Amino acid sequence: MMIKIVKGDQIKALDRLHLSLSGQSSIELMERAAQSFCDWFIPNHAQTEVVSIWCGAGNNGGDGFAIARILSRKGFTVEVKCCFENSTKLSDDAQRNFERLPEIIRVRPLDDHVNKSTVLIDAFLGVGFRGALKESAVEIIEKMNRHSAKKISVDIPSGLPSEELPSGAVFLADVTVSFAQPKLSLLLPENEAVVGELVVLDIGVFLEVYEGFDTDFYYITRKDIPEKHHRFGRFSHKGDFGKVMLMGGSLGKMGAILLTGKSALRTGSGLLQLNIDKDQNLIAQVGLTEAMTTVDEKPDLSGIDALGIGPGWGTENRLEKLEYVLENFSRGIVLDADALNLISKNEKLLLKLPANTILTPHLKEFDRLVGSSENQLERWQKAKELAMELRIIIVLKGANTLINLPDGRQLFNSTGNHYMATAGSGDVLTGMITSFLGQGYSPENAAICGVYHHGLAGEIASKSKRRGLIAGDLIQTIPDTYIELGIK
Ligand SMILES: NC(=O)C1=CN([C@@H]2O[C@H](COP(=O)(O)OP(=O)(O)OC[C@H]3O[C@@H](n4cnc5c(N)ncnc54)[C@H](O)[C@@H]3O)[C@@H](O)[C@H]2O)[C@H](O)CC1
Ligand SMILES: [K+]
Repeated sequence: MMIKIVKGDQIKALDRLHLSLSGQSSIELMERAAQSFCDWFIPNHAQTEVVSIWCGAGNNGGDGFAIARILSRKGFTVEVKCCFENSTKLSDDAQRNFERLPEIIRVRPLDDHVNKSTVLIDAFLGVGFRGALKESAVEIIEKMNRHSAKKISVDIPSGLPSEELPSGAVFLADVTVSFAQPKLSLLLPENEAVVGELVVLDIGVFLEVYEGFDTDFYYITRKDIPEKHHRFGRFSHKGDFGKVMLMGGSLGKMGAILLTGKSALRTGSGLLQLNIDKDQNLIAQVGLTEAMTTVDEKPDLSGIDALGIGPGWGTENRLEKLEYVLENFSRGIVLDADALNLISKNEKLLLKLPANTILTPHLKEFDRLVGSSENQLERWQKAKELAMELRIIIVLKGANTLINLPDGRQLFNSTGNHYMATAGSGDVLTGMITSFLGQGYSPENAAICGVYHHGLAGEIASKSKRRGLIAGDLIQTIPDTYIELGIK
């Protein structure tokens, strides 16, 4: 069961349902949220830091008071800034956590100045923010933004609506730590400068409670992955791991298809055939010893379990071959890069795509396919409609890659980071998804596992490589993703 991305105004109802099912009280849920925040915060910050927590009058502020108490008890120097008038009535749970603040914490009223801090925590407005910001709230947000401290938002940056772009003043976070599920607006690339790095923390909300909420947006997390993997046994042989054919590469771009090929092998493919241009055969054979090569214009597709087409292929003189493949193979196809560019130039090919074909465009390739969009929300909508209309899977690549399924569901990935924005990263993904298809995974599961493991490989590899990460590092790290998830 996958986490759904419910709307900001549904979260109260979601909480209520969780509380009635779990028997937990609302203050316990708030404590769990605050504790999760601190469990993330403490290992990432030294106890010498001075933390200033700006708290509103609602439950977002309540989280802030609870965080203040926990951090103070852990040895941090904490100051609380009240972002409300003395006469304001706090929400019940905020009031209780306000009263539980230890005496050592300095509590500053609205009109008081704040001491210099090294970390500023924004617990002013959460998902309860509605309509246009009051003038006093604009002032508070601007004051917070002027601080030179590292800025961390609790649940959502103050002033940012849950599903859209900000319409006025908004807190500019370096990191946003969101509870239970990312709010949709946190996933919009247009909000990157507002949200900063995104961290989503499990606060123990029962997965069952999401069932009753109507949304097509889902969030893929670690819990979802192991059950999607096939188990292989003692008597499995290389045929069981699938025979994959990859078509791509051209003069000067053989690296792309070699990356895809290596990636498929590291993902677990048993047999790999590269279908390449005759004059590039030597490069392919030397570049990837484990692969067989063929150079036919109309290759023998019998016995092939999955086909990946496009990396480094070029679009010159490829149309006939792509048509041939689409007409003669329907077991499992991934189309990437130049295969997508060919379709953009020859739209009638769209109608020839076998059901469940997987397309892996990045934003520019997607725009070339369907025309440009005003913003990301419009692009997500177009991707959903196209996937439903053609009964295909569209993997829209980017930070939080979005998998659009033929039934209208849209799944956001939770792994990966900006270090993966490097040449050949997409070629690696194509190899991974094609490999899973070849191993007999359903197209949906192949896309999910491919995207999740690809991002996880990026996370693991970037721990030591940072901005020096290259696509080959991702490939080398694929086996570590299985170890990390405990998959044999
Ligand atoms: N399951 C969870 O995710 C949990 C989340 N928690 C936290 O609770 C907040 C939501 O709390 P809520 O009380 O509903 O609302 P807020 O605190 O976000 O906001 C209310 C606060 O904001 C003021 N306000 C509203 N609109 C405006 C405006 N236009 N201008 C100025 N001020 C405005 C309003 O007056 C109130 O004072 C969620 O984000 C999480 O942080 C729970 O702790 C646990 C479960
Ligand atoms: K906030």
